[in-house]
Amino acid sequence: MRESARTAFSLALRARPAVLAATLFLTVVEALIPVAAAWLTARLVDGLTRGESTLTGYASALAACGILAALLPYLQRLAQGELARAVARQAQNRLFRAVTAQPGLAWYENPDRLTQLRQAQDCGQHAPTDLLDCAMALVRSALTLLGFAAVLIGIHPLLAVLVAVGTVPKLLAEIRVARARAGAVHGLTAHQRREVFYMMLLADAPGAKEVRLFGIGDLLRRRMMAQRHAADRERLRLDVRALLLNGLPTVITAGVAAGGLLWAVGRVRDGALSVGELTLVVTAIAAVQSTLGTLVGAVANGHQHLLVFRAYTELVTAPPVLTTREPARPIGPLRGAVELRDVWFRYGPDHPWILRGVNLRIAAGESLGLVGVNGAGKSTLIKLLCRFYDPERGSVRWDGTDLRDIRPEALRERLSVVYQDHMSYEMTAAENIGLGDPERAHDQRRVAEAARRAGIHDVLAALPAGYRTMLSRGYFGESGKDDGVVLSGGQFQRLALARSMMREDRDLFVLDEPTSGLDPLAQAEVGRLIHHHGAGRTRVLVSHRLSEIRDADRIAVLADGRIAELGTHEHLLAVGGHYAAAFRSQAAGFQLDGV
Ligand SMILES: Nc1ncnc2c1ncn2[C@@H]1O[C@H](COP(=O)(O)OP(=O)(O)OP(=O)(O)O)[C@@H](O)[C@H]1O
Repeated sequence: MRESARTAFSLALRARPAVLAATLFLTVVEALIPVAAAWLTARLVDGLTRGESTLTGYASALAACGILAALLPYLQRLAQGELARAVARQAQNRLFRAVTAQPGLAWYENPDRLTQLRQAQDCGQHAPTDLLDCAMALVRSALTLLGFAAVLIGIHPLLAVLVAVGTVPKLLAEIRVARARAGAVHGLTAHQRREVFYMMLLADAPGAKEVRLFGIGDLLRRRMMAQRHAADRERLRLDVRALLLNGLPTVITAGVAAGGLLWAVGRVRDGALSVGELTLVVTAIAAVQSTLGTLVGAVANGHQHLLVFRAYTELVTAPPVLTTREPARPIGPLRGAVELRDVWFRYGPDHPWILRGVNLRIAAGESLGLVGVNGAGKSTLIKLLCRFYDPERGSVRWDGTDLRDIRPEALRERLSVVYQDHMSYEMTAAENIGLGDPERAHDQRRVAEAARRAGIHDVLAALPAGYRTMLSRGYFGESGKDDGVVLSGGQFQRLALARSMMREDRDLFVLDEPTSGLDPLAQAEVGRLIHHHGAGRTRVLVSHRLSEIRDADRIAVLADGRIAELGTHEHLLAVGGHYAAAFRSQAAGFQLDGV
């Protein structure tokens, strides 16, 4: 809790200190106005009943209080709005800096953490300012309370004590409600995440085809609404609980107010209080009670915001899931080999082993073909080469250095990879390629050269705005017009290839199914490009098309979590194992077609 409070207030302090100071000042003024107004009213009423003629000063001061009270909300809205926006910006920036600083992928494979992230996104936007509002409300209430408590003590100290004690049950009830609400946020956010998942399927273009073809729109909508209903039921349960917990304390508070009023009326009748003092008592009891109510609400809300904000604090202060042993070792150009030594890997303690003692040496300058049936673990092995995960046993080594001793960012600087599930960014064509090397993305000649190598230059040059064309129908391009274009699957694949070509000077070039979506001619063309472009460079090529693999210096077959076969195409054919069977089966298919 203390850590959450520190994080929240430091965000608010750093965002806009001047605006924060102005907000504090306005809060103090706002707190003192009601006390001043009540005191001036009592003086005015008593002056009028005594028939005094010099009351203009009190009346003018009262009018000034009124004007100030009317203007204050606007001034406060201006200051608080600006402060809230600045704090939300800073909170979002810090949160996503923390998220992108996580070097591994396991971080994303934890539903609780993803729910926490969603919760942190939500509460990061408003919790710091809400907390600040609570703190301001506390200051305001405390000041107003002190003023009116002094009035009540002046009339009868017991009256002040009674009014204050009458509020204690309400404070306790509100804190219990706040705890219950904070405790429910994680569950509610989990429902929301699932609801948003269904919502996106229904609202976004990528899901539109299958949703319509399979006629699953109603099914998905019902599931979306079920999540909504579940969340709303929980909210209703919390509201009912709040009502039940607050019922009796509210009656006690109202009883104390009624008692105080009756007592004051009796004192006026006895001549112990003036009419002006009666108005002061009535105003003071009502004000003390409502201010105590605000104070209680501020304490309870602050407590709730702090509990909810814990998700944000935990995320921004969380250590990386993937750690590098210190002191980290530098990584140089690949001279010897990248090596997997007895690598065992699974995605979690409850998951099956994917790699069971893989030994593989990829020598510098060598091209290695990696094959295996679906699910054999080829992409997993590549993820280990990129150090998105660490092996559970064994090691991956770069020129003999364990990757656990090398900072992931430094390692990735030396890699160029086309993933099987590559991205298509809803940005311009030039940006889609330039992202491969952001520092050189402005170099349009380099971007065009990368596109040329991937065989996509002519397509991009012919787009309505050439390389500046937005590759999306969901956003306007630079022209501000709806002239975006969606490329075909194969064209997007070439674009991913072009992106990797921006990193041509890297040491290790990895291609995971880079031509799966291409037509046969394009496959052959891209295959040639890869061979030509990568000649002499260390390459790993994963493909189910063995004709693409056969020219590799060596071919490794992954089966049952191990390297089952390793050698040249000719050697593996001679061995007559998995590779030979798969190759003959593919070749037979072509022969049957008479090709
Ligand atoms: N993030 C993950 N969490 C849990 N299991 C995973 C994860 N990613 C992959 N797997 C599992 O690991 C196994 C190997 O997957 P991988 O993607 O490495 O296979 P592959 O050889 O590349 O397959 P394909 O030829 O179909 O691309 C599969 O059984 C898959 O279900």
